[in-house]
Amino acid sequence: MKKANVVVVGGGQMGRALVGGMLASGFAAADQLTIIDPNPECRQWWAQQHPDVATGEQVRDHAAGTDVFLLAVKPYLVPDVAAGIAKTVDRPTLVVSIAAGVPLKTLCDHAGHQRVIRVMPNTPSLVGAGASAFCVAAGVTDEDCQWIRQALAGVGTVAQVAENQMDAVTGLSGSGPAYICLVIEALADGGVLAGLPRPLAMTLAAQTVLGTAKMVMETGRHPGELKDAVASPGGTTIAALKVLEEKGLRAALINAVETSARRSGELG
Ligand SMILES: NC(=O)C1=CN([C@@H]2O[C@H](COP(=O)(O)OP(=O)(O)OC[C@H]3O[C@@H](n4cnc5c(N)ncnc54)[C@H](OP(=O)(O)O)[C@@H]3O)[C@@H](O)[C@H]2O)C=CC1
Ligand SMILES: O=C(O)[C@@H]1CCC=N1
Repeated sequence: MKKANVVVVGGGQMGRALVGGMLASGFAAADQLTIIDPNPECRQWWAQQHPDVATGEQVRDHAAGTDVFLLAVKPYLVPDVAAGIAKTVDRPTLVVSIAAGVPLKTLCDHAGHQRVIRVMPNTPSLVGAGASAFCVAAGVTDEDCQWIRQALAGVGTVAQVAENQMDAVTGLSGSGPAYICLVIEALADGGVLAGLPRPLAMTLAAQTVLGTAKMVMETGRHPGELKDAVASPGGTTIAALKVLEEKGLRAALINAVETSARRSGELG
């Protein structure tokens, strides 16, 4: 299914990140993609940013010849959208949902078949640095599995997981970019407070996060060990680390992931 025609239902934040990443990676060409979104401003955004990608208001007008329906609407809309597709197509066409919390069973019940994949991607997919996990229903073929792997591998890392791990994935990597943006923003604020101009502070903050993540992944060394290597005895870093421990940074992040995961379960 290398040259699959994909209808993306929902052209908002995550649709933009995934499609932008798929186009940039060369996994999909513009003429294989159609964005369905009833919001005229959203369609205008697509027309301006990706003029070669077709857009439309209704799935039923663009369903013919579709190999994959990629559902990127808010979770509460997913059952209706899946049911609408089931009414429009007369064969079990692959349905991929990226909605937080919506279980495979709900998706299959509304799609009317079991050729369904549930994915949790994240926004850095836009720049080829996403982190995605997926799980599959019983009707998914090896070819479907290979297709989703290649699609997601083109925009970052990908792992197949058991469905009962999807809420945890959502709490960690799905929501994670927001936590890290908060960290970058706060680090830059600290730099400004200490006297740096804002643009330089932002660059130093973002590059420090990027470089540290790269170092963790490329060296394979434990983050604790890499942290120790920064902290000189009696120096600046250990003084700052004491503040972060006193303020509960670790517990705050652990609780954030747990809370997001729990919320994902509630959405379903
Ligand atoms: N944002 C993220 O980081 C991530 C999001 N997700 C999941 O992706 C999904 C989309 O989230 P996100 O992109 O942030 O949301 P957005 O609100 O940015 O995008 C959803 C888009 O769908 C449109 N829409 C509403 N109804 C329909 C319909 N019937 N058919 C087609 N399009 C419709 C919305 O229009 P309007 O604005 O007018 O309602 C909007 O443009 C969610 O299920 C979320 O859980 C998963 C991983 C990460
Ligand atoms: O906030 C949300 O519900 C979505 C799912 C993961 C990231 N954003």
